[in-house]
Amino acid sequence: MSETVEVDVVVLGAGPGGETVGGLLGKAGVDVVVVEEHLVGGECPFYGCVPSKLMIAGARRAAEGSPDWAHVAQRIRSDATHDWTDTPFAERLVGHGARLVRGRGRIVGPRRVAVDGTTYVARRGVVLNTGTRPAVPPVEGLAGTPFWTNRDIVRLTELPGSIVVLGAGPIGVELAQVLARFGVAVTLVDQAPRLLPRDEPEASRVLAEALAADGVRLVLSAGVDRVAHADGGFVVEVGEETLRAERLLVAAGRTLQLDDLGLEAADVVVDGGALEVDERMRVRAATAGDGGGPWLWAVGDITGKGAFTHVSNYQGRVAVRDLLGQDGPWADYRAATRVTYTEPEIAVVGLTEAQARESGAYAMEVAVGDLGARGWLDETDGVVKLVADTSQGSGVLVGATVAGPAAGEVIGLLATAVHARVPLADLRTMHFAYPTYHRAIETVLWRLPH
Ligand SMILES: Cc1cc2nc3c(=O)[nH]c(=O)nc-3n(C[C@H](O)[C@H](O)[C@H](O)COP(=O)(O)OP(=O)(O)OC[C@H]3O[C@@H](n4cnc5c(N)ncnc54)[C@H](O)[C@@H]3O)c2cc1C
Ligand SMILES: NC(=O)c1ccc[n+]([C@@H]2O[C@H](COP(=O)([O-])OP(=O)(O)OC[C@H]3O[C@@H](n4cnc5c(N)ncnc54)[C@H](O)[C@@H]3O)[C@@H](O)[C@H]2O)c1
Repeated sequence: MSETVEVDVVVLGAGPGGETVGGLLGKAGVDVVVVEEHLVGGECPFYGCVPSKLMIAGARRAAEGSPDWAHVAQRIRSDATHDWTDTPFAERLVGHGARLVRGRGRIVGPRRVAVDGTTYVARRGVVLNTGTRPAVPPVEGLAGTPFWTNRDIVRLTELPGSIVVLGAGPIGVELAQVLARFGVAVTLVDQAPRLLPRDEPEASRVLAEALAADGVRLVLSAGVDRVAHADGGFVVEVGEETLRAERLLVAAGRTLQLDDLGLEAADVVVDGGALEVDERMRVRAATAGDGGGPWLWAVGDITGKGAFTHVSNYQGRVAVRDLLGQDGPWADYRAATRVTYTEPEIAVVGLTEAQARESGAYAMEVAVGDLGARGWLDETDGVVKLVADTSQGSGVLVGATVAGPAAGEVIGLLATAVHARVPLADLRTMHFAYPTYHRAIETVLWRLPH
């Protein structure tokens, strides 16, 4: 017989956002249960950001002539993932006052989550943070082969001689560069005509040159038609070409883990895409019908607002404010940032030129420049691109991209400008130390109409 337990809040999935919600609510004295079926912390610390950035740090040393994959593998296993166990994460969560329930959760009605034989009834509400898993594209032959995803590559103790990387999004480009720098023969394939197709084309060009210099072979504008595995190797057919490699890494996007969650039991209609949420992270499609008000929140990758750890954490804090009855501030993505940690880094805040044009809402101006004196000194190629809305006053930035060394740090200045709507006239009259990378922004600011 199933047991029923009343609590204030149930958090379903403990990725970065779920952990944030559980921890903050626990500290606030709320009776919160966090349900996790695998590892507290989710994809980022165990299979995503942290191991991939450890590989990138190792690849930097490899580029300087001291490749040591064993050291990278050991840091991932011992220091970062504790052999893929989550004790420190779980202890921190419980230390904050949350209750951790291990197992797979399912929604069995509004405010109701079942885990094994127990149904938790959440007086205030349920917060979903179920995240994603690697997508497997519908390519003929692929499903039956022993292809790798990010979840396999982070566990490697020995590298293959050759690999085809399918997908040139952030995962594909970061890992392609890492593997090439450790001496693996890498072919990077994407159906899109350029790397990082969501980002500015100027950034894609700089990155393509850098990857080519690292020895990565690029096969773009080419969907994979067929995959086969025989005699210890992969055969990947891409248009007219037949690629052969020891291994295949699939980095072709993510599948949202909204299937088999029981949302239909609570009349929440999901159309295969992300869960639509309002600025308080309430799921728009969820109506309890019991007069008890909103009952379902969602944070993280499943909301489609940017599949990044910092977005998931940010949304977690927003949802907590709403659950605690506070009056905001609510979610605002105008100045959301993202960084792809290749060398050069590709950093973006706000809108790209294409997104600003699509929105049609701006008197838009765009300016582009290189890395200026510092780029010349370091013999480094790169780009700064600014997207401005000039409909009022001297105008404000609504987006920017920086490709170059430390671009992830340089973008901080531009993120402040977008976030705080700093007038272009004020930005132009700042001091920019010579010869820094961020000084390149000054030249591009003067290229905007003034
Ligand atoms: C290789 C790689 C590199 C990345 N690098 C970066 C980076 O540098 N910077 C960055 O910001 N982002 C990066 N990301 C993205 C980042 O990992 C995610 O955006 C981040 O983990 C946030 O995800 P989330 O909060 O939606 O949940 P996730 O991290 O996906 O976690 C969801 C959790 O829910 C659990 N769960 C799911 N369903 C159930 C259920 N029914 N019952 C119980 N538990 C359930 C899962 O077990 C999991 O632990 C990277 C991702 C990958 C794959
Ligand atoms: N540094 C970071 O912050 C970082 C790093 C890695 C991942 N992430 C997050 O994880 C998300 C997922 O990353 P991703 O790189 O897997 O996904 P993605 O969706 O960004 O890129 C997938 C790529 O695969 C290509 N593709 C898909 N099917 C294909 C096919 N059949 N043939 C050829 N190409 C195909 C697509 O054109 C696309 O360019 C990212 O969008 C990002 O939000 C962030």
